[in-house]
Amino acid sequence: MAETTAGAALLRVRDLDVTYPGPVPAVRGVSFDVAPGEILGLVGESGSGKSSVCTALTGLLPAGAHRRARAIEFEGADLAALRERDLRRVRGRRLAFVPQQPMTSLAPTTPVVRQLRWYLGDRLDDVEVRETLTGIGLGSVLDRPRDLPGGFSGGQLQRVVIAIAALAHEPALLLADEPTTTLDPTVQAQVLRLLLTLRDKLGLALVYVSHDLAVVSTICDRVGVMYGGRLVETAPVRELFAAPRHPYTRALLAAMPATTPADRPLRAIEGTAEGANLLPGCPFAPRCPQVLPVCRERMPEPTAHGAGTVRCHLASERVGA
Ligand SMILES: Nc1ncnc2c1ncn2[C@@H]1O[C@H](COP(=O)(O)OP(=O)(O)OP(=O)(O)O)[C@@H](O)[C@H]1O
Repeated sequence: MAETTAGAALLRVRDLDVTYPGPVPAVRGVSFDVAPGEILGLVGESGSGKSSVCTALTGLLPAGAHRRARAIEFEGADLAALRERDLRRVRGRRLAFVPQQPMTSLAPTTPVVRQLRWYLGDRLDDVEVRETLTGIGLGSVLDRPRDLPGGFSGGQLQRVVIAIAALAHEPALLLADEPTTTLDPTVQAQVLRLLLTLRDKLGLALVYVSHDLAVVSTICDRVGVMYGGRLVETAPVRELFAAPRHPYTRALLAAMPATTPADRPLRAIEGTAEGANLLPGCPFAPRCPQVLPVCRERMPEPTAHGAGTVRCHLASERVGA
């Protein structure tokens, strides 16, 4: 069913499941597309499965975890059957990954400039490194040739890690897992600007994982909303904000400060997502204000709405009516 973008997809994921040891599935039946140059935001509360989708696509799942999918097509090749090791080989080149914590991907006792040259040196000479980094607002890092990672701020390091991921090879897709979570809003804005610059200059596509709808609204073309391991809605960003279809998306938007008038208190979503991943029906059913008996029994198939899709029995009923 159509979790699709217009035109040929760069990445096409169908029915992705991820499990860790234990009875609770982390990701269930997730399908989506990413078009070349598109920025897809993946949002949802903590534990909804966003990071697991990324790690499953990059071959970075921990030992004991399993990925299964009907298809994971990337640039026309099916990665679904690849072993983790082979998936990691693809990741290094055409599919880049930026983790949440920048410090973990830089060697702490080697100057940042030397690490930049080491990663970028295969493709760019010194003049090109300076030109390229200056072009994306990072030229000043090169003026501190002896400084170790500990001498830079979290925001600077995060931008260095993003630059390495985007420039060391020639990725067509960058997966960024909450790259701004630990940063204050001003620095967060610099990182977001860098991602947009890279998209515009290199034509990169981006999967941007966040629990923050406000951030997603500023940079993404399309948004996928996850709850309880399921992708419950996808839509172009404007459509999602103007006419959210899934009751969980509506609750998420209602809880967002920017959409709540100053004189009205924020509406928290009642209940918790505890146990949602094990439910046979819609994972949001226990918290949904519009729940129907069928919602507790089976997960609806995706239904097309405008340029998006929603997995909600209410939406299926409206379409069927
Ligand atoms: N290494 C792991 N071992 C066991 N379970 C895990 C592991 N990583 C994630 N999980 C479980 O998988 C589910 C999905 O977690 P995941 O981190 O993918 O969600 P998320 O939406 O990215 O959350 P967050 O925003 O907190 O990063 C959760 O129930 C989580 O506890």
